[in-house]
Amino acid sequence: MSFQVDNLSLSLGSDKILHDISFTLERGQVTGLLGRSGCGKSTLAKAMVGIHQVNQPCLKIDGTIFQPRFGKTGHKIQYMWQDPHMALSPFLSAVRSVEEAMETQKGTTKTLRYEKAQDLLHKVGLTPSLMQKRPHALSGGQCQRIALARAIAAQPEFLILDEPFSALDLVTQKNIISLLSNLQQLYNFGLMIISHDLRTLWRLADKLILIDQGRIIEDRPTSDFIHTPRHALTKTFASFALSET
Ligand SMILES: Nc1ncnc2c1ncn2[C@@H]1O[C@H](COP(=O)(O)OP(=O)(O)OP(=O)(O)O)[C@@H](O)[C@H]1O
Repeated sequence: MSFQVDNLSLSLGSDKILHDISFTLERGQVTGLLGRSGCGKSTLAKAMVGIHQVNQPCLKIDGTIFQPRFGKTGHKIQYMWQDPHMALSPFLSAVRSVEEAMETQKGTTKTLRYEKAQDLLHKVGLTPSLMQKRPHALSGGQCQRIALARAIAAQPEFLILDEPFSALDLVTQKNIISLLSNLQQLYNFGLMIISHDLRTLWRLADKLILIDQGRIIEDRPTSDFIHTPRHALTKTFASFALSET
């Protein structure tokens, strides 16, 4: 199964933010989307999930055009917000938040959903006492991990994570990267991870896409992207990542 973005352009107010963006996400693959701050990464993700409306028919699943409606297409495409508090209801405990994402799934019972929610929260490193807390009583990194568990609980076909590691310390970051890799292999969803830090992406991603000023300037397998970069900006990203390892 593939998710194609075909010549997507988008203006917000009077500013054109995205210009003729085309690429494909494949189920079972990890794609890293990177670029400098303000280049349009989050805007692109929000257009892909229907938070920003696109007028042209430029989104396709397996070649069939679809108009995403945020929430309604949630079972197929999950988006994890850059600000984790945006992903979570302030009224629900961590475990209820994850449970809620499974409510429309057939063949589950309340007990099963509760057990699965606890298991997913345990996998993202949340202790039992934190599972009962609501977002206001949790840190940004803890909310980020709950949002990740919630997104995975919805059994998406494609999962888009916007800066999922930004509020995590290095040890938790490393744990979550290996957890994501395991979960992605287990559930076989297509994963797109947005970041401006190539070091967090290159071990996880099968391919990398670089955006600059709302345009794709490189879209290549990770190894080619790092070792034989074509564009000057790709070279800068690659050399910085290589020098830091
Ligand atoms: N709702 C909006 N209305 C108008 N302009 C917007 C809106 N949201 C974002 N922009 C502008 O669109 C451009 C791209 O923003 P976006 O958030 O997509 O960048 P980004 O690459 O995700 O940046 P960062 O890495 O800093 O999160 C920026 O110039 C931003 O000011």
